[in-house]
Amino acid sequence: MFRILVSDKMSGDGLKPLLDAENVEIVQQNVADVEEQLHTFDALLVRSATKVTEELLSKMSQLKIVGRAGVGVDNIDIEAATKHGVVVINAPNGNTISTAEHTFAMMASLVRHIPQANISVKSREWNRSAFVGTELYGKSLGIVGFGRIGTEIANRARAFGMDVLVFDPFLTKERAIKMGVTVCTLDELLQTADIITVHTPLTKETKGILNKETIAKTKKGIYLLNCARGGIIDEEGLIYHLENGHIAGVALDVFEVEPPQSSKLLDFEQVITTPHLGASTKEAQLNVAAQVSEEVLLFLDGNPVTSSINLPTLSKEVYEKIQPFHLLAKQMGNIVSQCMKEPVHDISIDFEGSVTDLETSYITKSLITGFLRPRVDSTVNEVNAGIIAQERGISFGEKYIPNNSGYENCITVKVSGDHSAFEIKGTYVPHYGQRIVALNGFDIDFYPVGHLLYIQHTDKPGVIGRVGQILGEHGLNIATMQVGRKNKGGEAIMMLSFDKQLEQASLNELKNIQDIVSIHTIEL
Ligand SMILES: NC(=O)c1ccc[n+]([C@@H]2O[C@H](COP(=O)([O-])OP(=O)(O)OC[C@H]3O[C@@H](n4cnc5c(N)ncnc54)[C@H](O)[C@@H]3O)[C@@H](O)[C@H]2O)c1
Ligand SMILES: O=C(O)CC[C@@H](O)C(=O)O
Repeated sequence: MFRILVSDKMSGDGLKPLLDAENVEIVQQNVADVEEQLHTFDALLVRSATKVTEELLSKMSQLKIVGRAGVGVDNIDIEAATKHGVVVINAPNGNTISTAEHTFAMMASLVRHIPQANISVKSREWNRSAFVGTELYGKSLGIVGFGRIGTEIANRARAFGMDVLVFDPFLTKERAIKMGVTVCTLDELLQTADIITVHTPLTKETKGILNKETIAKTKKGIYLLNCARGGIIDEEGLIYHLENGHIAGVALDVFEVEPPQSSKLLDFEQVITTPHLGASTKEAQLNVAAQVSEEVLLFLDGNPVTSSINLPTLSKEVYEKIQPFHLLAKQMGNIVSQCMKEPVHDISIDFEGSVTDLETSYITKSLITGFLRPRVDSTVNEVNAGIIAQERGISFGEKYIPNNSGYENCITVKVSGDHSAFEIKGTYVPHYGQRIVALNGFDIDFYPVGHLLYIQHTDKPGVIGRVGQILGEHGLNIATMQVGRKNKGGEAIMMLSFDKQLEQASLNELKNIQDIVSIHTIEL
């Protein structure tokens, strides 16, 4: 049974997949009201009100996934979630149309002074001359950030007969042409636009992208809108240019501090506002809650997620192709870790053959997870493996090499430690399974599961027999056995598998056999 905490208010219909699921218990309460139970939840669903901080994550020791019912994840400490091995997902498309429509409604209201006129009429005034507006038709609309919402705004603006200028450093020319918008630099947009609306995420680069200096470059009488994130337009800069009469009007759905109780912006007649309502429609709330609910359920049932912020996102179809290699890589990492009982500083992973057609970064993360598990603890997973490796001074990298192994696909892992190095090769054979096909240059072939014993020895008569004898005396049945050697009478290896874990007494006796160089038990 999975326990899911829904901390912010969400559409009941949207949560239906979770409410209907048999293996799930849902608690719809704010995090602050379930302080004692925080350690019992497997998943946390939030909108923008709940702040998912390092402190909260530390208290939620069972947490596996945070689902953000919306786009912006600035209320979630992604770095901390990643460190805690918690997957963060969002619902990127569900509220696009609602937010675009809200922005457009704000724009129309702004240039026609609708909120101010509404207050005036309700105050029993009839002051038509005070509210003379401006047409949108024929005006230049500058859009900063041309993603999902920016694109929808452009479609609507073109339908209103507006020229659309776009600034987005990540926008390709082909897409701009297809969308019928003019791509320009930020300066060109500032100097040409009659109305500017921002639709970027709040990042180091976009924080204050419109500020005292950049707003000064805009036309006198400019209209500015922010329905994205508070802070993208610097509020002090806005106040400065509202006071000096440069700005004709501002529409804000979002603020640097929400609610903006003490903001001076609220005192300006030319500033119209809404309380972060962009996504507040029945449709958007249904969409985003349903999207995260379905995704969280899939994840808890062991499926890949499609909109993760801190994991490579994979479709189910792609995941099914990757899954055998994901498992193979985890087993390989685990084997090396158990055989190399020393500090390790580098892990290099070579992919060859058909596996290179897949998203190998996911396979690499699985390998690092498998390697770290015996050294760290079970909290390491694909989300935090990279960070944990880095913290422990272990570098890792992957590359694709020509397919010379003789296998249709092959993964080779070379691990460098303080005193030695280890190399392992694995392959996946459909309908046959994962196989380890080489260890430290010895050709071998074994299935990486269960209780294994890896022995390095000298290739001499009687060694294998002695091993079998000691194991028999301890009542240990050898399930499978593989041997490998490079030269007659030289170094050799054995890989044995058992139905149960070996006890220390049998290992001690095996270690005493002359010509045995080393022994490692491996538990997979
Ligand atoms: N008011 C609301 O209720 C509400 C609702 C939904 C989304 N939002 C916010 O709207 C914003 C846009 O959402 P979206 O779904 O369109 O996101 P998106 O990721 O689809 O688009 C963001 C765009 O910004 C561009 N960008 C990034 N850095 C930039 C920079 N330095 N300069 C210019 N462009 C840059 C990206 O290339 C991308 O095209 C986000 O901040 C989101 O949180 C607000
Ligand atoms: O939850 C909300 O209503 C706000 C959502 C919005 O800001 C978002 O980024 O998706």
